Amino acid sequence: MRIGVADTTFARVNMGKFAIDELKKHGSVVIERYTVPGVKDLPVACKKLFEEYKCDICMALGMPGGKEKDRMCAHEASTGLIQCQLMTNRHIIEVFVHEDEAADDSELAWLAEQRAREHAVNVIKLMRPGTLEREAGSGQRQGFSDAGAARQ
Ligand SMILES: Cc1nc2c(=O)[nH]c(=O)nc-2n(C[C@H](O)[C@H](O)[C@H](O)CO)c1C
Repeated sequence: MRIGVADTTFARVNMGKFAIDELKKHGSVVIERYTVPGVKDLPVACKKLFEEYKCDICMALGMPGGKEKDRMCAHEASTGLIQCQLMTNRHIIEVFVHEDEAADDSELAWLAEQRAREHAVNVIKLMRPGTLEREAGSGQRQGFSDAGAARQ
């Protein structure tokens, strides 16, 4: 399996490094890393990872800032990532951490590492058909605690 890892220099945590470290723990994978300046550069990075680097699935890791204009940029980047998935018929697992999700730098560093690692595990599971089905409806979250299934 070839996994593309696209990440950014804008992020304040080396999210790609943690994703790659986690992916390597879960079986034999070939990893192609492509680092770009910011989140809006991630869609084309993923497209190139699919078309030129022959990846089967990609992770797109980014850390938008906490202001309204950053939220807009993140939304635009997400739209590009969705478009890329539809163009290539391949999954891109978006791993964004908004800077204002964390109370301080140390929580931000923890959250970014944890979310990158947990989504890396999702990538491995997604590539093994039937695996995620076992977790359907279980309220999984990445980073902070799982929400859990709703009780009736
Ligand atoms: C961008 C983003 N991504 C994720 C994610 O990949 N996984 C996750 O569990 N939570 C994410 N969040 C935060 C959620 O929107 C929500 O605020 C928290 O999970 C708290 O319920 C956000 C804001």
